[in-house]
Amino acid sequence: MVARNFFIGGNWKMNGSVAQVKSLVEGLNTINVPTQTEVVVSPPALYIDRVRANLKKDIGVAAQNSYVKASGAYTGEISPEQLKDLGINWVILGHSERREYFAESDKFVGQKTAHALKAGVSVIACIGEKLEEREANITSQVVTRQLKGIADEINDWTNVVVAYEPVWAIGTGKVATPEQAEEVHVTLRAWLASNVSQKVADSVRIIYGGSVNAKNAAELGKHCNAWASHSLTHSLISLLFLIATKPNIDGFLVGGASLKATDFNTIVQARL
Ligand SMILES: O=C(CO)COP(=O)(O)O
Repeated sequence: MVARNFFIGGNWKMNGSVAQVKSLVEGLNTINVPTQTEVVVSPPALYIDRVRANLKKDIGVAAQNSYVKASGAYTGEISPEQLKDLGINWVILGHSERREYFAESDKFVGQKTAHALKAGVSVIACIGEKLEEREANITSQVVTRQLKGIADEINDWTNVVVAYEPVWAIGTGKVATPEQAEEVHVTLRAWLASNVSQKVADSVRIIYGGSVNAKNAAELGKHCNAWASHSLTHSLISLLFLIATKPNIDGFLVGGASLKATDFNTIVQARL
């Protein structure tokens, strides 16, 4: 079994101003990144250069999107080659907001993933079902179809982190139960084992996103010792603690809670 380092991503989405970004970066610079945990934040493209220039180097920086060409007449797009030029080594691709509002298909997400990897940019590849798909019991079909869109375009998964983000859990406060998340992660690993390789299934990190917040993480800190002595009722045990201890969940992709350095730090420290 391959040991997989924990991964915590902060997706700032289309939030922030010059002043807010400055203060967030100052806060992030006080974070102690635990060994065996990788931390990457993803500012809007406009601020990415100043974030990379001012952020401590043990926190990575990701773009929120990139295109399938290196350069040319593609107004409004940015290329992974340009990201590399700025020292940006990560990109989030296939986020449900891009799939939904910008009509990005599984194939296009796969092509963008392939191009980013070719340019040397690592990819946080997002997949996840909508509420109506979960209710129709087609979660597995949806997430494996989205994963196949990526698998069809790439050969090497070394620099890919898969983010399972159920759309119904994003920004809604409705976090998936650890069991719901774990079940999907197990499905994804099984699909990778059958359709890519056992090695990739064992080594690729699969993180969870959707209403992960510091409140859960704070409870985690409070109760983890009591957990060890088994003296705690189940309801008191932090959701995040449970998620963090599920064997197939290798970290989190955090939206709203990544905009406050103190909250984000609590989540970064969540793994016991
Ligand atoms: O979409 C997300 C991260 O990419 C999750 O967002 P929230 O944490 O705000 O639910």
